[in-house]
Amino acid sequence: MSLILYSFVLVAGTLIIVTVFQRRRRAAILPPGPPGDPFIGHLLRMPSTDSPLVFHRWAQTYGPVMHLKVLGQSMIILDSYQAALDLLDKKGLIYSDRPKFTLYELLGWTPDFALLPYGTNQSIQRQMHQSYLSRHKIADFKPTQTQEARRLVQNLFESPPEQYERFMSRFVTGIITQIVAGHRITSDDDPYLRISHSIYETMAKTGPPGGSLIDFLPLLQHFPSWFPGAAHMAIVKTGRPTIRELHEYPLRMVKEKQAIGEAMPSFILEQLEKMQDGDDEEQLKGAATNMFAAGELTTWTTLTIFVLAMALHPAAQAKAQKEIDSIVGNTRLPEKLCVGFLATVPLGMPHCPREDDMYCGMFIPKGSIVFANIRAMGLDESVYSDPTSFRPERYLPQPAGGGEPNFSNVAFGFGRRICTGRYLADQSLWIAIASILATCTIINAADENGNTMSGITMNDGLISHPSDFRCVISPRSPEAKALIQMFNSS
Ligand code: HEM
Repeated sequence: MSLILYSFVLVAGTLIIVTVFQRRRRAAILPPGPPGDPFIGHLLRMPSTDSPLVFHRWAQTYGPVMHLKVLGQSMIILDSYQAALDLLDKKGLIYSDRPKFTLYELLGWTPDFALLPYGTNQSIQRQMHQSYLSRHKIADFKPTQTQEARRLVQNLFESPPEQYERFMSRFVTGIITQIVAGHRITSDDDPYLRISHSIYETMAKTGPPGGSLIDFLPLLQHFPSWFPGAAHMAIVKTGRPTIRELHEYPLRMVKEKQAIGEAMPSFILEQLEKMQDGDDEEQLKGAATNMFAAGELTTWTTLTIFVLAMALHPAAQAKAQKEIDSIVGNTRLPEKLCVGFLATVPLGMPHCPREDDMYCGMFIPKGSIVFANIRAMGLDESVYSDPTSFRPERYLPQPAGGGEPNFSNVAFGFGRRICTGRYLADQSLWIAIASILATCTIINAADENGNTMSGITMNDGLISHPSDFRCVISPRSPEAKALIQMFNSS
């Protein structure tokens, strides 16, 4: 054998051995997980409902870092706060990309930075949010939030129970619309209310990110919606026009007002005024849309959870009202409890490692879809005593309370992709909750068969919303009612 041929065989042989060895090594040390099927992996075992709770149950057997595989795509489920912190936060340089979610792109959520990989456009948009929604800057929004909260309470007093959720949603949309576009909602047929309602309907049908077969087999987008696995294409057809409208309408309206000198201060106006030749307007559209898309449903859902929790736990309601009445110590307990009680974004927004990584001897492949199971973190018995019981005082410092960690640290996600609207959401919720507690009594309501609610059930989705909402809200006293009327008429 010539020397050249000999060398070639040697190199090729070594490469094959190394590749086989590496594959075996990786397969051997991937994080544990339930057994899958050949070729399709866990496709048929993926939970169709309650995924965060099913994953949490699996984690009791397989541990806080689990590996699943669907059609060749690795998924990592982080069930503990420590694992999420170690990877998504401390190794932020590696874990700050987003996976590609074909369904969300087809729906028209581009170029929104919440879905973009870590990089230039993502950081331009994130920077726009951070400067406008900073802890310091949000003080400017208090008057708007207070005005909307008073309007909310009056609407709750005057409307039948089946309208409560609609008015709570309007409270949130009213705030975001003023902040993003300087527009105040004054009528029920406002375009922003129509757009946000239509988007909610779409998002309620899409399921969590990675919940669609189209994400794993993008080829399915070219098939009709009746084709097995392509059902979501029907939602794309109906939902996409309004999602695109949300990208165009606010900017167009602000520009029209700006041209005639009537634009009110807003996020869009400030960015337009800062814009220089060569700046890409698409980035502004993405950032503005993200405030609506990421801020409305999350804050609204958290508020509905709070109201239901108060209806279900009258003793906690009375205690919180007493604290609000006295205001001594200015505790912000009610807001903490509603952000922490049930996770609004139960599986967070998935992260994606941009390179292979090792964690506690386990191999995390580059490109995996990494979910932080936020819902599970609130159920961790090593952190929270009797985690499923409703005990808001658990978050208070000892000895008055349980001294347990404040869940809102987790509810807003991790690392370099942590929620940019967390201070705004916190402040909107605090103002709404304090206003409701100070002026309203919330009681559990019976259905047509006389049954009252016994707990809160959440539906599935990127944002999980209560599936049943029943309660009756009335003024705590004639004085409270008069006070709200007086504020709103002045
Ligand atoms: C109670 C209300 C809210 C909750 C529970 C919440 C929760 C979350 C969570 C869990 C994430 C994923 C973070 C991660 O990837 O680790 C997130 C991301 C995000 N949130 Fe929120 N959020 C809320 C309100 C808001 C508001 C009011 C806004 C803006 C006005 C907002 C804007 C965003 C954006 C833009 C992202 C993506 C950040 C990025 O990818 O870099 N959120 N949020």
